[in-house]
Formats: sequence, C-alpha cells, structure tokens
Amino acid sequence: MSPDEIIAALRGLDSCAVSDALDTLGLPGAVTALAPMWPAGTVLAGRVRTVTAAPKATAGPATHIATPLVAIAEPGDVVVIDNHGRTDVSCWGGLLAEAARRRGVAGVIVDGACRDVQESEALALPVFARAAVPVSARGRIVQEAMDERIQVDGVSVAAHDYVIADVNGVVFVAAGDAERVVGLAQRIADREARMAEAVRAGRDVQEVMHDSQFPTVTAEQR
Ligand SMILES: O=C([O-])CC(=O)C(=O)O
Ligand SMILES: [Mg+2]
Repeated sequence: MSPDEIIAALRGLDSCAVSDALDTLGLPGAVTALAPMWPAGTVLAGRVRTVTAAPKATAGPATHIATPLVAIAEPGDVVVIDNHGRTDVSCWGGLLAEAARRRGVAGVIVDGACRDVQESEALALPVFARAAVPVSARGRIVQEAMDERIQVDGVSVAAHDYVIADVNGVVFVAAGDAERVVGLAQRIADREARMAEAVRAGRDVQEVMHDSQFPTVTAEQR
C-alpha cells in the first residue's frame, strides 16, 4: 500500500478499530490523555510531522514555536507537538491554524495545551490536546527540534508515522506496521458490523458478545 492508500484506508476506519488491531498485534500506539478540543465529527488521518517544544532559555526575540514546521508542511500532514504534557502554556493557536490550513495541514495533536480553539474550529482544523488554556506560548516555549522522534503520552512517535484521531481519541501507527495494522483493523471493523447487524436483528446481546460467538479476529487469519 502507498502512503496515500494507507491514509485513505485509515479515514474509512475509526480509532477504536485501529487500537484493537494494535492490541491484537501487541503493539503500542493508543494514547489515552488527549481529547478533541472541538467536535469535528470526522476522522482525522494523516502523516505525522513532529515538533519538540522546550522552555525558552534566553531573553530576546525568538522564532515562534511550530512556525518552522508549518512553513514547510505538506498537504495531509498532521502536526504533532511534544510539549511533554505541560498544560500551563499553549503551544498551538489561531494564527498557526491559519498558516497550517493554507499549507493543507489535516490536523494538529498536542501533548500539552492549545488555545484559540474557536479559531481552529472556524477553519475546520481538528485539534487534539490535553487542555485548552488562554496562556500564550510567546516568550515561554520554543521549538527545539522538528521531525525528530518524540513521546506522546508515553508513545514513541516518529516523523512519517501515521495517526488516526476521532471523538474517541488518538492512535499512532508506526510506518513499518501500517499495512498490517490497517488490514487487521478492517477485518475487526467488518466483524463488528456483523455483530451490530445481529443485535439489530434481535439476537440477544449476551449471545452476540459472548466470546464463543463471532470468533475474535487474529493476526494470522486472512
Ligand atoms: O501566542 C501564541 O501562543 C500563539 C497564538 O495565539 C496563535 O498562534 O494565534
Ligand atoms: Mg492567537
């Protein structure tokens, strides 16, 4: 599968099916600390570009966090900012959202806080974070690195990995695992659709969800 095919396939899934596929394969990737900042009602899927944040160490003007990455971002990229879980300062705002939209950025994920949520919503730019706070990044944090490996709520994430995020939360998929994770997630989603159909048809939910029914999808099956 090409990267575009993987992203298209992820858009047809949801974060729960992908989390279940990772569980089945014994792989990390699901994040439990981040939530959508506004109700997009859609599935965000794309290619990860990373920003590593750090406290601003010296006095005087500095390049604003994430602007070097946003300036070179490509359509379909998802900006993922590692501010090490800090929620006392924002690292994403409305001006960044305007610039990101112009570059075709698909969404933003912050291990930390954001602000100007209404401005990202007006631009239909999905933003996932630990919190929204009014406190500016300016003068407080800077971009230490971009497209370096980062940690998001304990999950190791590299540039050009994949991410899927929706109302349930955020799941990362390592680039090298993406094809088998997507294939497995599609089979998991198919099984759930058949289970839902059985419930709709009036079958007892205890029976439908019993471990003996609708055999668990395993990695080996085709
Ligand atoms: O000052 C900041 O933290 C950045 C900001 O609000 C924006 O991008 O609009
Ligand atoms: Mg602002």
